[in-house]
Amino acid sequence: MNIALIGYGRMGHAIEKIALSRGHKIVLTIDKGEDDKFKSPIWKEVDAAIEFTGPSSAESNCRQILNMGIPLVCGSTGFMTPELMSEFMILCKKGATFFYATNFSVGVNILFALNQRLASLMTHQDEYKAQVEETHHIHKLDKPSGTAVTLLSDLIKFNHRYKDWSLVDNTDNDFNKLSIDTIPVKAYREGEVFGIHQVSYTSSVDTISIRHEAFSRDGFATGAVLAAEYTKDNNGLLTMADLLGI
Ligand SMILES: NC(=O)C1=CN([C@@H]2O[C@H](COP(=O)(O)OP(=O)(O)OC[C@H]3O[C@@H](n4cnc5c(N)ncnc54)[C@H](OP(=O)(O)O)[C@@H]3O)[C@@H](O)[C@H]2O)C=CC1
Ligand SMILES: O=C(O)C1=N[C@H](C(=O)O)C[C@H](O)C1
Repeated sequence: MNIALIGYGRMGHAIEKIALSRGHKIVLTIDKGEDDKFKSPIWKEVDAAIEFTGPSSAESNCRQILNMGIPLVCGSTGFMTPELMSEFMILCKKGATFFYATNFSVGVNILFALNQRLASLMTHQDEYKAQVEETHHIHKLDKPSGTAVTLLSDLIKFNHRYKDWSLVDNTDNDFNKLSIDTIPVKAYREGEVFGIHQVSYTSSVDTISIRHEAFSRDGFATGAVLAAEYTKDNNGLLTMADLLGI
């Protein structure tokens, strides 16, 4: 496939490495300040665009690419809202292809499935209090991570005791000031950590946790390239659950 990379930072470079190793061509890269490249004639040859820029640039990049009719894989976090997703869904109903995931790694998508099941099992176990924690590198702009937001949203969807979440101080362990229906979430920023996510339920007698730790960016990058390949035969609004069949 001929792939355009929007955002040529840590993830852009990791995706380039995996895409080349799978026989694809990177025919265009657009980084900050290179908006003129959106007018390049090379777009006629692009099979899919992969967008990993960040919270302040993703919305306009996505809108621009979707309106160009190019299948789009987007992994940027910290910008998606229900209203924007509805807008992109309408574009998809008119023929656009938008593959979005807050985390493209297979492991985290298995964690998402486990989180949904655990949340549902915990609905009637009032003695267990939920907590979400994530750790990332110090360069990360959004807090909590997109993956943590997905874990929290799913937890609220599948566990009827919770209605909201709140970012708390990392040193704070007294959650009594939070409303009983609010999940505390802690976001740690340390060194060059690729990404650790944990959901825990704690009672006075024990703790149950599910946890994922990325050892590199290769898992995210491989998932993004698999997603681009998936857009060859699949259209509309797509997710990793579609690709993995889970
Ligand atoms: N869904 C997933 O699986 C994953 C998602 N992510 C998300 O991907 C995003 C990028 O992460 P990461 O690669 O680490 O970040 P980086 O900062 O390393 O890379 C982002 C790149 O995009 C560039 N950029 C900024 N604004 C624009 C713009 N308007 N148009 C084009 N390029 C632009 C940046 O340039 P400059 O540096 O000059 O600002 C930088 O080169 C984040 O939102 C992150 O949370 C990350 C990993 C996995
Ligand atoms: O910024 C990152 O690095 C990551 N961002 C994503 C997120 O916000 O969840 C995915 C992964 O954890 C790495």
